[in-house]
Amino acid sequence: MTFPQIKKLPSLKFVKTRERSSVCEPTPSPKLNLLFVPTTTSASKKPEDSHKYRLKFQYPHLLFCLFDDTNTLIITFIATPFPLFCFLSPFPLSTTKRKTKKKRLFFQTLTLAFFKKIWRFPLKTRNSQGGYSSNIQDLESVMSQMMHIDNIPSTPGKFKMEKSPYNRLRMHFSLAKLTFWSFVFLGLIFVFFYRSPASSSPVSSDLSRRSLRTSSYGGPAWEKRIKASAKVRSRNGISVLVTGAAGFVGTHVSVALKRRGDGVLGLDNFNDYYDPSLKRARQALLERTGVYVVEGDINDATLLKKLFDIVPFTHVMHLAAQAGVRYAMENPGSYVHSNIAGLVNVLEICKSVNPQPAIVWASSSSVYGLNTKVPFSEKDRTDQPASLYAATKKAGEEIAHTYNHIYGLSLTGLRFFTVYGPWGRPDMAYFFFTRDILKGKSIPIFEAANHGTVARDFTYIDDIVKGCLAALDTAEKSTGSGGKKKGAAQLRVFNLGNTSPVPVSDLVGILERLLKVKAKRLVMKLPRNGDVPFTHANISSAHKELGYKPTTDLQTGLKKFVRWYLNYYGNGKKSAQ
Ligand SMILES: O=C(O)[C@H]1O[C@H](OP(=O)(O)OP(=O)(O)OC[C@H]2O[C@@H](n3ccc(=O)[nH]c3=O)[C@H](O)[C@@H]2O)[C@H](O)[C@@H](O)[C@H]1O
Repeated sequence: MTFPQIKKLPSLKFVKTRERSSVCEPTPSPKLNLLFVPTTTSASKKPEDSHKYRLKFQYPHLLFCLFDDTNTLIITFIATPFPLFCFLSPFPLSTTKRKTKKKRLFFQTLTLAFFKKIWRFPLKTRNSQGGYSSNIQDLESVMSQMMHIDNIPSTPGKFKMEKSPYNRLRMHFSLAKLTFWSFVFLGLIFVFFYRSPASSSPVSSDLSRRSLRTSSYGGPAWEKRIKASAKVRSRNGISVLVTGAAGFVGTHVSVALKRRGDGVLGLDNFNDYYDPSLKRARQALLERTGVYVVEGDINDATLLKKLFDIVPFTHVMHLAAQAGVRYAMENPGSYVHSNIAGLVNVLEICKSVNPQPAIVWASSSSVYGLNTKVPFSEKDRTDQPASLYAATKKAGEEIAHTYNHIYGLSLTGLRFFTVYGPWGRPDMAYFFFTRDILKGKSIPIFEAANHGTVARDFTYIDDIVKGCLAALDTAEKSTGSGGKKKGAAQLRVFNLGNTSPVPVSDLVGILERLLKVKAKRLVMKLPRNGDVPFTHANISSAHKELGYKPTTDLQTGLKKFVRWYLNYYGNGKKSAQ
């Protein structure tokens, strides 16, 4: 029997041994050796096969070997993805049945897909040049090579280990390593097959991609942290549950509340809509301020109920949401999941606890949609949303009305106008324009029909924070208890904008001056992606009821943002994703 394909392989080596014995020749190589013996049948048909073959296998981490007291190999199986599946599945490697082979091939394909999808730790292989490489192509090639081996009837043989204490030590070390990685691998298989969502709908797969997981929670230490974080430290202070606390607005609001002595507990699912490391950095900032952020999803009713069991929050600042206008075309399900289902879940809990908290939550300027009457007033029509994002925020406002009407929940919706500033969102134009200008990449600047200007009422984060705190401070108590309304409750909605729209091209001009880099402008027609040509807030209602008065113009605000950006990303050495 010859193994022409295998001989050519860069990562597998076949070594012919001289005699048909169960003992391998000692080798100075630290690699694990797998003895490969052709079956008697094939050996008798082809006499040259009566030799033994020693396969130097290049994935030692993934090889299982079991030895008896005399160091004789008694069981071996290869824990590379394909054979491991053969081992786990009822489809043995040596089968000759076509049907079984087909099934095994299916397992192999699945395994490869699995590796491509969730392989996280480095797979180190020694390549033909003797160097180390680590990539999935290597794995793929080895797996395809193993299909050739698969066609050869075989049984594992026995071999004796080299007796040198040095080699034995190295072998034990390798065994420990491979056992560890093999367990990790088995664990990953379990997670992949038993914990992944059953449905293959685009919505569920998108949600799993964004890892909307709920971490485990509970225990006295966990509860202690929550209580400490939510403890009110000032006279007349409030205790606030801030959802989306590791988000842009959530971080700033949580810090401001904590600094003035309120009790604050954060909740965030740390999804990967944008770079989660930025959210983790915000979390670290919050922890330094004394705000604990529970990792969990607003759709997790059990978790929310538990949080209210531990702390009877007087207020909820509900900022967790799927943001972004254009991304709604890419992942519509995430908007329904967070902005509608998530909101309803939060309100369900709030209505059922006793006492009910007052709720302030984030709506959006996008609800004005195709409205052309400027500046946008809360009394203007909001029934022409231009994006699914806007539609879910508008739906949120109607849902708020329902919970206020039926259960007596005190609800205040805040329509934020394109909020920007330090610790901002990398998906927003001012943020990625900064990154791309620094990188020398061109930036797309949208223009309206007939070369019309696209403008936004850009609002600085500190002004928004003041508006949020004022909304919390002026919120009246909810009136219901035990899930029943006891009287009319407050229901409000406010614009929080800057009242001075700025064309996007001007924003780019400011960034160019601050960064001292000329932008490569790529002016293009506003795509039909949910964007509206302009926004402009009328804030008279917020001014009257909340004392809201924005004080930061775009030039000043962007200056603070750029300073933060350069500091955070190391003067452009490390750049935003
Ligand atoms: O107020 C809101 O309710 C929303 O504000 C924000 O949406 P927007 O106002 O659309 O902000 P943002 O994406 O920064 O685009 C800014 C400008 O750049 C233009 N723009 C954008 C991208 C691009 O490539 N080119 C471009 O010209 C674009 O046409 C626009 O004119 C929040 O993301 C959203 O979550 C929501 O809170």
